[in-house]
Amino acid sequence: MVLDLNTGATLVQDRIIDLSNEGLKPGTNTWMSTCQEIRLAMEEFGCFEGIYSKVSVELHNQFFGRTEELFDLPTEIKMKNTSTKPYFDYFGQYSFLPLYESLGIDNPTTLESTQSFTNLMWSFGNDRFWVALEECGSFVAVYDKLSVDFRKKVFDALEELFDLPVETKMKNVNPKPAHGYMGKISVLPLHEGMGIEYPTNIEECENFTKLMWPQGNDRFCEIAHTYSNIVAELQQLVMRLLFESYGIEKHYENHKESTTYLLRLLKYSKSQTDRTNVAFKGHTDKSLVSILHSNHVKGLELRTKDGEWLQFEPSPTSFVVIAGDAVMAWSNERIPSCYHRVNMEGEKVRYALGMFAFLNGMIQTPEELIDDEHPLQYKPFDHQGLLQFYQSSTDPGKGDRNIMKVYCGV
Ligand SMILES: O=C(O)CCC(=O)C(=O)O
Ligand SMILES: [Fe+2]
Repeated sequence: MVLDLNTGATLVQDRIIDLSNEGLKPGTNTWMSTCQEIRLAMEEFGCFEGIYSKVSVELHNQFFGRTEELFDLPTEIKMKNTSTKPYFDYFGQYSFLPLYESLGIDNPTTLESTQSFTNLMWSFGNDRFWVALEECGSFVAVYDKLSVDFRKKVFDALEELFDLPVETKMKNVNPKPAHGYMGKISVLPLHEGMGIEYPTNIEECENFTKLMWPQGNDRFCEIAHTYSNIVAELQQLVMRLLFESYGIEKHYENHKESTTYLLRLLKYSKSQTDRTNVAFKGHTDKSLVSILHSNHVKGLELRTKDGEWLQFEPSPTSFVVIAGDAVMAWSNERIPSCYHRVNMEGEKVRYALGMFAFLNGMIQTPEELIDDEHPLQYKPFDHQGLLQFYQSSTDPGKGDRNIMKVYCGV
């Protein structure tokens, strides 16, 4: 059956050629007849549909799964796929072809090319990020899922929130340590913070919003919920890549299921003097990891393992991923928790958002991370128990000590 291609007909039986036939060996009849079929199809239609089972269903599914993830990467990362050759690079975001996007790997049969493409795209799957995390307990993730417009709405919403009367803000109570309103206490006069627990759930955002604006504020609720889900996705991506880099991806789904979040909305007032003011003193977070994002005002400083302070340069697409004490213990001290602080100088108000990830249930170091070089350092521990323990400790230097050793050290 041959159909006229000019009529626009699509499936033509004659153009399906089975190339996965076991008997397809030079010199055989099958070989000879397949030669004929290919020649006919090529001469007549210039194309054919080949059946080829060497790409297993599993490989097919894995590859398409990964491809989806690839195209979900931020545009600025995909744009790193450049080439001097036309059509070998990233092509997309054109107004005249709004539905189309493509990426190119030159020389894809060499492992070197596919590896360098992968490193370019998943730069935080790239070893240097894990080196940064293992060396300093933090890294900066470039993540462009907040549009310019949405990001402006986020920071406007923070301003609106903190402009509410103190009595209203104080309604944000939570029995868990550092989960509710904390305002301008004497030791931290520039700092104010509020918390939304489980902010990826719309109901929790609604409850918080109702508490702050009894007359309603749908816009705030929507912004807090959307922001939380975007950053939760980033946190999950980071953890998944971390699990893969340790070869323990089989534990990832369970881990993800037990992750919960606390969103803290933060304001740092301008300092009253010319001196640099400590707006949040040095500490490690008690979270698993924390993801910090701020407006354009500098202030966050991270301490390296050599004791040097690095000042974080805010940008609309930069998020600081900070390892907390819980991931330090979980990783059997492969990852140190990051000691950080906020210093304010100058005239500007700093707004920031901290997304803190916690785990439900007992946290236990995976067996795979225990060996002769890394004998087990911490007993299984309860995350909320850690917060309670930290809060009730009367040790004045507790912020500078490895509280984990005291709480659950082996
Ligand atoms: O404001 C920041 O960027 C950091 C806040 C912080 O370290 C915290 O809330 O634990
Ligand atoms: Fe912190």
